[in-house]
Amino acid sequence: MKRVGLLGCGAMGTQIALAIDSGKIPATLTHVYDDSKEKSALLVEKLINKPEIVENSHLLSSNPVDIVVEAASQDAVRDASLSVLQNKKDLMIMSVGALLDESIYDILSDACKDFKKTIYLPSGAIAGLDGIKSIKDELESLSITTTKHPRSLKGAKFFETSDINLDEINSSTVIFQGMAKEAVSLFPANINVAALLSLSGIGSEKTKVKIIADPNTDKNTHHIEAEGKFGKMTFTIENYPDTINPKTSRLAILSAIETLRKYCSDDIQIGT
Ligand SMILES: NC(=O)C1=CN([C@@H]2O[C@H](COP(=O)(O)OP(=O)(O)OC[C@H]3O[C@@H](n4cnc5c(N)ncnc54)[C@H](OP(=O)(O)O)[C@@H]3O)[C@@H](O)[C@H]2O)C=CC1
Ligand SMILES: O=C([O-])CC(=O)C(=O)O
Repeated sequence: MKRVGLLGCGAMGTQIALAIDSGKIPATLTHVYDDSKEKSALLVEKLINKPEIVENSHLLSSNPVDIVVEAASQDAVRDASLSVLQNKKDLMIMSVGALLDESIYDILSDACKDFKKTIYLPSGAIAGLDGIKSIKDELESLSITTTKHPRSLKGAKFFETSDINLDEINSSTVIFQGMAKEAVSLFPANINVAALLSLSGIGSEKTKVKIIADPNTDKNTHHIEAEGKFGKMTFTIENYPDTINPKTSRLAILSAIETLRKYCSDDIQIGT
């Protein structure tokens, strides 16, 4: 049975832990860490099989786990990822935006090879990455338009320097248009999906991102368009937000659970 260390005990981390505890993921959750001691304690309280709460993120991978699952933040990825690989543990990353910094990507990619370990990036809140990966050499344009309720965009760094007041938006409003690289840095908890698309396709400086705040929607919608010599692909994913964290879609959590289940199972693997 695989042993899992969990970094981040928020909306996603809690659901992953519960999926392990219920047996849906055939694994043992042995260690957890969150910057918020309250959140880690609250999570452990919910579990029948109680993991140990460690004192810092590095202690997750210095313990005998097989994989560390990051469901915390881009800062957590920057801070803890390399030590996970150096400690010869696999790593699953949900805050994928951190990997659009080429120096971080290169260091982690080299570390995977040096320590013979793997980083898993679940498809998260989108679908279609199998197709994008397959046609990437023939891809000429790639874009994602994300529409969320203003409350799902609250707290993003973008608003520190913008005149836009989310509380005053009363109809569908484009609040950002640019490339994925800039988008994930200005909206670190909202648009990690643009990083997944970039890494699967033509890179973060060619992947276009539009973010729309719509007070009349109850969904987190991602519309993806890819065009090139292969033809054209469009995907629209209309996600219900998680009930605890409206920034995060239910699909992102289910995708994390499925990726970890696959990692922990000896099973037939379906899809690209
Ligand atoms: N790849 C994808 O498609 C998607 C990725 N995500 C990303 O997944 C991550 C988890 O999402 P979710 O669970 O909904 O987020 P939450 O905010 O609900 O939970 C994250 C938890 O991690 C804690 N945390 C943040 N930074 C650190 C750190 N450096 N070390 C330890 N703990 C930390 C937070 O504490 P505190 O609250 O005190 O900051 C919080 O308790 C987020 O980064 C989110 O943006 C989400 C949806 C889709
Ligand atoms: O969950 C979503 O819809 C997308 C999201 O927050 C992200 O990519 O960071």
